[in-house]
Amino acid sequence: MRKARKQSEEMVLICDFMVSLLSMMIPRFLVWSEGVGAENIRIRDWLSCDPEIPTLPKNFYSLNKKADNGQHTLYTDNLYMDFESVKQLSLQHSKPAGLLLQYGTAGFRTKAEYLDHVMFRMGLLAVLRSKQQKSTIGVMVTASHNPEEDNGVKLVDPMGEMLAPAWEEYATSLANAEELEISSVLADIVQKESVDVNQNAFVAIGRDTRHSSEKLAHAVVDGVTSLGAQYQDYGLVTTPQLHYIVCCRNTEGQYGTATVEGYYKKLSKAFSDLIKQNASSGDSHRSVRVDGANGIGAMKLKEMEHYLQTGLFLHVLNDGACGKLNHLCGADYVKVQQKPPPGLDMKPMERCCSFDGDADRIVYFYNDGAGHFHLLDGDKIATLISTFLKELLLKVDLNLKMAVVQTAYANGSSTRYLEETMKVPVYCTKTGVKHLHHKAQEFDIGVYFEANGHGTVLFSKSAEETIRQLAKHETDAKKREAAEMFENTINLINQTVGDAISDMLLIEAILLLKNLTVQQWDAIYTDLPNRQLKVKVADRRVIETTDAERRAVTPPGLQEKIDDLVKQYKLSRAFVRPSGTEDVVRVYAEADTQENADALAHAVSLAVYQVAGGVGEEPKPL
Ligand SMILES: CC(=O)N[C@H]1[C@@H](OP(=O)(O)O)O[C@H](CO)[C@@H](O)[C@@H]1O
Ligand SMILES: [Mg+2]
Repeated sequence: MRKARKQSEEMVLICDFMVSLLSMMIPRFLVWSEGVGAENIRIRDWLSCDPEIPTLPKNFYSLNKKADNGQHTLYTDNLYMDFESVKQLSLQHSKPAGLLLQYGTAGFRTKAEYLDHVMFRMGLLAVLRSKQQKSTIGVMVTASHNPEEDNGVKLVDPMGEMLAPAWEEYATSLANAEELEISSVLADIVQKESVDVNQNAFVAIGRDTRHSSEKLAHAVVDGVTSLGAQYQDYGLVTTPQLHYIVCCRNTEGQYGTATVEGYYKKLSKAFSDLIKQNASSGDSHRSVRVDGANGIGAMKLKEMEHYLQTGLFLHVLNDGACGKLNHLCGADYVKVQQKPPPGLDMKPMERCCSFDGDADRIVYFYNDGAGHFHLLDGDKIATLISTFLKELLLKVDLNLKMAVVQTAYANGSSTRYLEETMKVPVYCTKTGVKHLHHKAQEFDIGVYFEANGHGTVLFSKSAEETIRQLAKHETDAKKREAAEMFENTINLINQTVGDAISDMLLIEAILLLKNLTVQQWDAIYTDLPNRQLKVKVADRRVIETTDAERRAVTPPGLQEKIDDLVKQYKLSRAFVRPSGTEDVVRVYAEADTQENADALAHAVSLAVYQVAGGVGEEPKPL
């Protein structure tokens, strides 16, 4: 015992000497000393096994005093982070043995019962991110379009964007760490990201309407408070509302007031100002039938109606009163099944739309009176919005660079129309809004939409400023009016993330201002018939892709099979990729007729099943 104590004294003295020496030599001492601090956790853990704490040099005294109390403390130069509460509370949020999860396309998603520890740990991570960014960070508890039994969590970065990729990796490490490793994973992040542990942190928390969400949000709160940080629980909010709130908090209100009411007021004012500029003979008393997916969007839209006193009548269905979240309803159901939710009584030519479970996606649809269902998805929305913006650009006579960003799921007709008829450059990125958002930031005006209806428009700071200046100071009345319209449009758009409510209001305003019926909007171009299918395989990671996910590089032989199949049909295209949110491989095919698109999708599914280790029943023809 005596020998061990002596060794520990010597070790700490050596550390102490090195700290003093290196602090003189290394300019970024704080960063380095956090590394030493991380190391100290291990020294302290070892020392704390010894009931008799030795007398130690001054700057380590308090460290060992803490160790005497059994506390987990990370020391930096004069600073420390207390991990004792983390240690205590993590025991109440323990990880199911053997569970491994990954921060995927849109955060963590799985069955709600497996997520308690992940929520606690994302609370911890949000605190570190907040300290590092010196900003409010958001944590949204939702599994979006997934079934009610699932849940998930995504972190929101300071400007309302998705979490930075490097931090996604930390999120995965933290979620998968064993309880005893949590402190060292945190210390590692502090060190790698130069987190100023003495910085205040603030976390904004929101949740969807799932039964499991409230309890899971409490776990996030435990994570946040165990690191001594502050938080505000915004309760039931749509995902885009939380993104908006985070952005408002970090821009000192410049983007808007950081409350749900602030969101309603901002959007309602922009919408009513925009439609007041209606010079066409279009009827301004309009109605839309909204399928709220039995989720948070329906609830929030009803709240918003009170602020939206504009002659837009919203008939909200699937409002959660009796139906189940995302079950036979919602944007994902309508897009993938290519049919309306059962029980939705569509009048001919009536505009209908569906939100998803956390209201960050929207698709429109209608019945043409001859019994045909027509879907207006994210591609049609992107086309409508970019047509409108291009016309505005001409009217204000500004030479701003506009582009549309899509994914491989975009219908081939939409890409062709945008590039060839509208002469707008189109870019393709990997699936997942963060990829589209990132690309769209490269332009003065970046319109991005996933085919499933998730998207928005981004304006560069300088483009926005130029338009706002024109709206104020332009002497030519016509130009100024167009600039005002542009400014109202910018105010109506939630630039932080795709937003079903904001997108719906923008679409309604554009249709009114352009005096377009839903059928005329639909007729801008004709979609190529397409089909999306899912295939179950033992391990979907065997499929690796390239070229914005349009080609499979593994397993060997799969892409060659797909190429051969595609050659057998006209106007055809097909690709496969592992889903980031479900344990499936997704198959997409389009061709000249629906029969051919279905046949191609089925043949490709079979190829996946055979080459990539399909499980369960072989895919059947449609
Ligand atoms: C084909 C498809 O619609 N994929 C969706 C889906 O991702 P997957 O990685 O395909 O599961 O969920 C994502 C999150 O909501 C969304 O961004 C994406 O577009
Ligand atoms: Mg969603």
